[in-house]
Amino acid sequence: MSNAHDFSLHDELEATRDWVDEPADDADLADDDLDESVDLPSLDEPDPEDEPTVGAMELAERHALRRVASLSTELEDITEVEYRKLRLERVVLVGVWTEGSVQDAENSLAELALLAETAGSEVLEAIFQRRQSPDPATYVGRGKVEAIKEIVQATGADTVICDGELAPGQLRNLEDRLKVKVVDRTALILDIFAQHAKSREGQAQVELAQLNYMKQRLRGWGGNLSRQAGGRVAAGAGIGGRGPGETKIETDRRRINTKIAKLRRDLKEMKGTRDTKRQQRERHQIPAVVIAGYTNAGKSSLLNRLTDAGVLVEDALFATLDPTTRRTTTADGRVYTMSDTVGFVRHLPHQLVEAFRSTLEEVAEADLVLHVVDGSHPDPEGQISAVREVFAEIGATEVPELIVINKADQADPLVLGRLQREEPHAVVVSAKTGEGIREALALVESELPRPAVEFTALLPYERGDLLNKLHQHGEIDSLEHTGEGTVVAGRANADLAGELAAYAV
Ligand SMILES: Nc1nc2c(ncn2[C@@H]2O[C@H](COP(=O)(O)OP(=O)(O)OP(=O)(O)O)[C@@H](O)[C@H]2O)c(=O)[nH]1
Ligand SMILES: [Mg+2]
Repeated sequence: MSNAHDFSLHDELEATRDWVDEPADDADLADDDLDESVDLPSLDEPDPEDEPTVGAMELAERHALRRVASLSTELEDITEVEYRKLRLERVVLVGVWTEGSVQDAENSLAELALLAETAGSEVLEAIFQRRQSPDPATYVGRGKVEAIKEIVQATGADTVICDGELAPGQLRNLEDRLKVKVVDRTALILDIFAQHAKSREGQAQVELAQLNYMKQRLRGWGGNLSRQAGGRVAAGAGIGGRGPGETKIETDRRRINTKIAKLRRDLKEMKGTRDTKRQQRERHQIPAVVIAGYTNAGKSSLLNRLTDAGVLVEDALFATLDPTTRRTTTADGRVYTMSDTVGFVRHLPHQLVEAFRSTLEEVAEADLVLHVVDGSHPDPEGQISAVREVFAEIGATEVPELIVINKADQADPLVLGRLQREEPHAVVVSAKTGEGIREALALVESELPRPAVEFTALLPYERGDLLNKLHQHGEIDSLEHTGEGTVVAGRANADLAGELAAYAV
């Protein structure tokens, strides 16, 4: 994990520690009506990029990418979008610390900083305020808005990112007062997902989540249209489809709803294809192992180690958004699959859990979850519980779980020991050095479901195909070549046992 944040959390902490709770008398703010006209980001069809490409090519491409202002909720004019794109790069982070220790608050902001960097921003400052709860009108206390404005001006920041999900009114009030763009954690994560999604399905899922997020945050247009080219539009002379008395916001909402409906249909179709593939696997009763865990824990690295898969590994959050499934075999030749999944994060926006539900369902249907945790992270336990929260949300709590404590090479041995005590069913590995990988594989193999039916059969030599299947999908306890054929005993799944029945002895 990159620790190269050049902002000084500690200094800021000192500077902000004396901020105290303020009374939340905000009626005047809530009624603030500085609405502006809303333009949607382009709703054009995404260029359907069929299959995800992995490996070096993709890495190179990604590094060449600049961020796009896919979340612009108010500007459509291309020059304005370009402007915004540039401006999202110098940011001030703002958090409200309501519970837990100072360390927790710092970790949360450090993570927000990583997220912001992942999105392509440069973090200038990170500050947080101690409060009982966020201010309903301005998130931080109202008195602190001025202080933040000073920091924004002093640092030359163009964007403020708040560490939480802000109500539409809070966003608007803050923007109006700070005079710079304000983004919340949810929008930031959605934006990162949008930058990283590769497959058609991944892109559609993210777009759906973005539209749902935006739908709640459309700004009705009031008098203040001077910044927009759309003064004409406001006067009702704009691009067609606007009936008398219909406001822009209604048209936008309608466009969003149409688009959402279409995305839902498309996604259903795509899910159908994936279900068919999964059913094929199920019919052959191929055990499925899923690698899940907090973002940047080393899931893709582990999949590479365990299966030589060649999946994109990057020191960035959410490098993987499209699940990669690999077929692999146990030491004794049994076939099973191992899949990578999208990383989890604390307060994963609900829209995203919803959007990725079909992808995450794979976790719920797995035979075994390898829950990877970064042993070198300052708060691995926090990551474990954040991931388990998502497991609960997607109904995956029943799936057997093996904790894989990764990055042993750079973790504190004391922390590794503590984690092993807290999580008895765990294995310590380093996907980087290969340490512990053999033990992890052995554990995985021992945890794979065993075929249900015991059998003993005498297979004639011309049924080499059946013997082959047994090697791949069954478990062979004994095998003896005799004059009449091969005598095998072991276990097989119901299908295969059915085929063997004719030769049972
Ligand atoms: N030192 C060390 N670094 C590791 C280890 N495993 C992974 N990393 C690094 O951690 C970073 C993240 O690894 P990934 O495998 O992409 O992590 P991930 O969990 O798939 O991340 P997302 O897909 O972004 O959620 C990369 O820079 C890896 O090189 C390890 O065992 N030791
Ligand atoms: Mg990954």
